[in-house]
Amino acid sequence: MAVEPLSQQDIEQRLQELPGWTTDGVRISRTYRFDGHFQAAAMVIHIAQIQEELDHHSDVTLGYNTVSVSVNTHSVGGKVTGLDVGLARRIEAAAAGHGAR
Ligand SMILES: C[C@H](O)[C@H](O)[C@H]1CNC2=NC(N)=NC(=O)C2=N1
Repeated sequence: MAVEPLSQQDIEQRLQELPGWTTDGVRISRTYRFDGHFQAAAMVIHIAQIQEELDHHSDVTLGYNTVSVSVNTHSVGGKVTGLDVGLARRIEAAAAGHGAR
């Protein structure tokens, strides 16, 4: 089935189940905070592993004790699709195990 952009209403509805994730209408984003730099870096590696598995890739920024994730779907011209929400769900599930807050 073709990947279709989600409406703003659809995005907001799906983000209700992803606390901390926000949208500007063309991407979904979240910043996680960790106990230190190494914990944050380990999370980046875990995100990379998930992204390769899903073949869907976010922009990830590593700070001192933060990891910021932002994603949309390039193949539909940079809009939010179910692929982005699916990736966010997987990242959320992984983040808990890294002590993210
Ligand atoms: C060929 C490969 O499947 C595509 O380039 C994938 C890779 N990762 C991707 N990631 C994102 N965010 N959007 C895409 O459209 C996309 N396409």
